[in-house]
Parts: sequence; C-alpha cells; structure tokens
Amino acid sequence: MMRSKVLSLVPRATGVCRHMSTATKLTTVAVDDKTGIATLTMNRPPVNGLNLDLLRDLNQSIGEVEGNKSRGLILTSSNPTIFSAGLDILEMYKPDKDRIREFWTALQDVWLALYGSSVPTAAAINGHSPAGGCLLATSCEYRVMLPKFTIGLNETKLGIVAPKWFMSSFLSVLPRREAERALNQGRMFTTEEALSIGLIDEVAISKEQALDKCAQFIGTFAKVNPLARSLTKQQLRAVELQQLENERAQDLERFLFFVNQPSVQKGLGIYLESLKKKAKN
Ligand SMILES: CCCCCCCCCC/C=C\CC(=O)SCCNC(=O)CCNC(=O)[C@H](O)C(C)(C)COP(=O)(O)OP(=O)(O)OC[C@H]1O[C@@H](n2cnc3c(N)ncnc32)[C@H](O)[C@@H]1OP(=O)(O)O
Repeated sequence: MMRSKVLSLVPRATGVCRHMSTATKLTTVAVDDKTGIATLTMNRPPVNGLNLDLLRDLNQSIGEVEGNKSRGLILTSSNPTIFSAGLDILEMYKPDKDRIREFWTALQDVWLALYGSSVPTAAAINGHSPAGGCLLATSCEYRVMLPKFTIGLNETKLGIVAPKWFMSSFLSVLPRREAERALNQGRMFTTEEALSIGLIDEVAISKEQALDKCAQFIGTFAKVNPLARSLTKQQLRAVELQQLENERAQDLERFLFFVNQPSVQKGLGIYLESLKKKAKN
C-alpha cells in the first residue's frame, strides 16, 4: 500500500522498500512495506558533519517518520566508515552570527524530536560516531555497531563542554559513574569497549546485519499496545525533554557565549587544522 508520495521502489532483504517524500538531499527515508519500519539515512559527504542543512533535513525526516505511521525508525549512514563526525566544526569556527543561532536551534530541534520520538528508535552505527554522532545514537532506544569503530562524547578533549541535554542522552544509556568518568575524560570507546560498558547493545558484522538487528529490536514491540508504549517512553523521558523545552533560549545564549570565547575559537581552529593535516598525510 502506498503510504506517502512514492519516489522510487528499491528491493531490500525484508520487503519492498519505498522511498518516501524526501525532497531533502542530505537524508533519505525508506519505509519497508513488510515491517513498516523506516530507515533514515544520513548522506552528507565526507563525514556526515552535522551542519545546519543536515540538521534541517534530519528534522524534516524525523517529522516525516512520525507522520507516516511507521512502526519504528532506524538511523544510519550512507558512509561505509562514518556514522557521523558530530557537529560540523566549521559552523562553530568564526561563525556567522545569524546562522549559528539557527544551527544551534536546529540541533535542539533534532534532539527533542529524536529523543522524544513517539516511535521505537534504533541506531545502526556503521562507522565512527564521535560527539554529536554519539548524541544521535544515544538518543535512540537501541544501538547496534560495527566492529573497529569508535563512539563517545569527546568534547572535553576539544576544549568544549557537552551541554546538559547531551549528557541526558548519555546518562539514559550508561550508569552515572561510567558516564561521568567518560564525559570528564572525553573518552572515545572502541566498539568492543562500548559493548562491554553498555554504550551499545549489540555488535553486527555488516551494515545489513546491523539493520536487521535494529529491526528485530523494533519488532519486540509488535505485541505491545502502541499508545501505551509511546506514553510510557514519553513519561520516562519527559523530565529531560521538558528541561530543554523550558531552557531553550538560555541554552542558546550559553552556547553562543561559550563558543565565541577567544580561547574556544583558538582551540577549534587548532583542532580543525589538525584534522586537515591528518587528512593530507
Ligand atoms: C556550560 C555549558 C556551555 C555549553 C557550550 C556548548 C559548547 C559546544 C558544544 C558542542 C557539542 C558537540 C561538539 C561536536 O560534535 S564537535 C565535533 C566533534 N567531532 C570530532 O571530534 C570528530 C573529528 N573527526 C574525526 O575524528 C575524523 O574525521 C573521523 C570522523 C574519525 C573520520 O576520519 P577519516 O580519516 O575518515 O576522515 P578525515 O580525513 O579525518 O576527515 C575528512 C574531512 O572531513 C573533515 N572533518 C572531519 N570531522 C569534521 C567535523 N566534525 N567538522 C568539520 N569537518 C570535519 C576533515 O577536516 C577532512 O576535511 P578536508 O578533507 O581536509 O577538508
């Protein structure tokens, strides 16, 4: 059955996959007709850096999944080695004063939409997932990761501070003591370490298997009343969601103040240079 504007038909392992109305270019949404599960794929080369455009497209796609009665949402990446490199540092380095406001507001929107999503969510982490990438993954209810990649909130290593709501997602997954230590250290975990600490739920040997495992997780809710499940999830997450809703304006001002500090700008510049040098070598 056609459930939205259909752009193309692509066969997948589980059923016929319908590409939904993604007028956007940096994300795609494909809904499996058999399972009813939507796969939201980030596609912003080279590293899925979360810039304003990708954040806007993510928002639109999450909204689309909420609106099209999908049974669940799987977040993944089209890049074979990178889930997301986190926030695009170019948005924060020597920023344009209007754009950076829109950028942070769009990031808040994405977190509110994903962490607060009414459908079951899972991340198929098919590559590295630092900082903002880890935020996206930990905003989902389940995580399956491929071997030999890294995940974590490395902000302190960059001389920046993860906001409270980044920490909320992290704390919804890890025990407080582990979360506190990892945040203070800015620690990046290998796939194997992430599994042993509970930052991810399963390891998969391929992206296809990761998607299947995520679909299996979402399938565990098949016999649960959807309204009861979604209200339960929303009650469990309400405190953190409400806190950001209440403090959005202050959170934005705090971010702007912090990111515009000369020492933070200097640190971001050095970090960008080191990334570029690494890319050249
Ligand atoms: C009191 C409360 C106050 C609150 C204040 C709030 C403060 C701000 C909070 C900000 C919160 C979140 C922060 C972030 O998300 S910052 C981003 C952190 N991300 C990283 O550290 C990852 C950096 N990247 C990497 O480690 C690697 O690139 C990779 C992802 C492992 C991939 O490695 P690779 O070898 O495959 O690719 P590489 O050659 O390194 O990169 C290719 C090109 O992409 C550029 N690039 C990589 N990452 C980023 C990025 N995050 N932003 C912008 N650009 C990036 C890299 O420079 C290469 O570019 P080029 O080809 O040389 O031009």
